[in-house]
Amino acid sequence: MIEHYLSKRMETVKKNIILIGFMGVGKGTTARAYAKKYGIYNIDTDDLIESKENRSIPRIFKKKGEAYFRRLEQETADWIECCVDGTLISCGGGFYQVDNLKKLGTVVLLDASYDWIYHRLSSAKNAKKKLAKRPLFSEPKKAKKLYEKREKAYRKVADLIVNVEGKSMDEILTEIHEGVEQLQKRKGVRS
Ligand SMILES: Nc1ncnc2c1ncn2[C@@H]1O[C@H](COP(=O)(O)OP(=O)(O)O)[C@@H](O)[C@H]1O
Ligand SMILES: O=C(O)C1=C[C@@H](OP(=O)(O)O)[C@@H](O)[C@H](O)C1
Repeated sequence: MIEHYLSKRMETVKKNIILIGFMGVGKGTTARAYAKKYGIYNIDTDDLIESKENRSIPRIFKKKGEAYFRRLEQETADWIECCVDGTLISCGGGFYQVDNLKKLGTVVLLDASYDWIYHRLSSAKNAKKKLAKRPLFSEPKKAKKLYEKREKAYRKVADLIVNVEGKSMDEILTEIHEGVEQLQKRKGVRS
């Protein structure tokens, strides 16, 4: 009986890595580098939503509103829960609010201060474009408020927290890889 329960439980633990964190902290960039280095597939929840809707994120916000976008995030989470495993998934900054996040895989928070994120984004060569594709970053003061509102919630849902400030991409990737491996062993995820 116990054995049966355990084996059922092990089957439902997913091998996905779910990268969460504030807008611009580097989730997409890190996911692509991780996938290349460790030879796995990666997908991005914003990309999935954009292709399903055949519209960019700013257009979705403008035409349909934020609440509609959040429903699309939940639909995406439901699809991941049903049908995706063994994948690195980078998420939009608000995706952590879906109601089944913890069922999707090991949740890794990329962490950095608001000022550091804002400074990197706004001093990039194509800063205007980078900020324009994030509707909730259009007003830095509001974005900072949003960061402060979410800061604790991100930490609460994370299985692993990786601070990215001042670290090389290689250091970040190693921290994620080693941390996730340890957690997955503990959770009984089969490799
Ligand atoms: N490790 C890194 N080193 C240098 N620049 C980075 C790194 N991670 C992200 N960036 C830069 O920061 C910007 C935002 O990163 P991105 O991956 O799009 O963030 P997110 O997916 O979290 O919104 C990118 O345009 C990229 O140029
Ligand atoms: O934080 C948020 O609520 C959002 C973050 C964005 O993704 P990135 O974190 O990739 O910028 C995107 O999903 C949308 O603009 C909303």
